[in-house]
Amino acid sequence: MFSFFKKKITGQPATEATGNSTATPANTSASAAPSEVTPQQMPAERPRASWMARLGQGLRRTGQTISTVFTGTKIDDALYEELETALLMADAGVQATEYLLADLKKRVKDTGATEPSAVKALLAASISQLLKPLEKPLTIGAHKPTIIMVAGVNGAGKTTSIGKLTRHLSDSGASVLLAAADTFRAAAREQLAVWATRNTVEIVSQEGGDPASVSFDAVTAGRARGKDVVLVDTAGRLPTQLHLMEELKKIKRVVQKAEATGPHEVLLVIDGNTGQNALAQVKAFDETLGLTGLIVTKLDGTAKGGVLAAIALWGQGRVAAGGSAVPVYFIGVGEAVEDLETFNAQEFADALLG
Ligand SMILES: Nc1nc2c(ncn2[C@@H]2O[C@H](COP(=O)(O)OP(=O)(O)OP(=O)(O)O)[C@@H](O)[C@H]2O)c(=O)[nH]1
Repeated sequence: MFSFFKKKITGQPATEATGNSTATPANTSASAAPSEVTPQQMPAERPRASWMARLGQGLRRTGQTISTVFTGTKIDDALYEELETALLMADAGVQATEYLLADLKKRVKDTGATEPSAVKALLAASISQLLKPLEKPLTIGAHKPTIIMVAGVNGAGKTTSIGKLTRHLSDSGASVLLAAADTFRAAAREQLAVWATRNTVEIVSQEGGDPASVSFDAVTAGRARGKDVVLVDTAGRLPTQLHLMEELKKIKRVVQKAEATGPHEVLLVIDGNTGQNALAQVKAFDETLGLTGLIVTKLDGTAKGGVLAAIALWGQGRVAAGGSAVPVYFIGVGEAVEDLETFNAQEFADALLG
């Protein structure tokens, strides 16, 4: 069993191969990839500092308004009011904003801080602690294949994230099979096929068929071919499109028919730019599918990074109700294949506050 935490994508181009339709092997080297990963097999890591810079740059728009709150000389009501406004503007939402303010005031009292700059550091600690439960590695290997179903609204970055994740997994020595369960949009299938070609992995794809049956075929093929991971890309949909949400449930049910223990991960891809709307998506998709993890994309250049605080607080409620936390397995910080990073609460909090 191995997990994908603090392991990077190299961004090196893979050998070109053809992404075929209907489960034709695109490349045998992918099938021959080892199922266990040793440290020696890990790709050379891009320095984490460069990721941090990227994330910091991206979140600067969120952080600017928060950071200016601490440029004064006094810790007073005005400071807390400004901070409240800044957190709301960053789309932390009312509840998470209230939670953070109360926690911060307690920290200020406990530490006896007297300088606004010290309050900023305490806020970073508070945000980091709130976000900590979102930090968890994506682990594969307990099941072969590990079946990962990926959902989200249109344009959230599902296919791109699957492409990046495929590279991430392949570079770590795992063999991957892609399932193009968006059978309606030719462009979506083509886009996934391009990622399959780039990453030299096999793809199961079918024009105009039933998304659930494509998923079934992919899981069956993945097992027959001894793949480590089957990644199922589903079509984008809004939570209000109830028939399409039902279709997602059907895909999940049919995957379970093909493999009783699956899907092992149900991931939601959310666009970090959509702020509070992303939280609404998390709730709706969780209700429909039972999410096991999130990928938050487009954190390069968003003013709404605060939504992660809202998601973390929602997760606290889920745990309190007897469920498990829904971690952020990865964050997207750009369009390129290497722009996928594991989530780290402390780094995120630091980047957020600049
Ligand atoms: N800046 C930035 N762009 C991203 C990121 N992730 C995805 N994108 C871009 O977002 C756009 C939509 O990405 P897709 O992967 O096609 O989204 P999708 O969810 O598969 O879309 P549908 O198939 O329409 O549902 C593309 O232009 C991507 O390049 C990211 O982390 N940062």
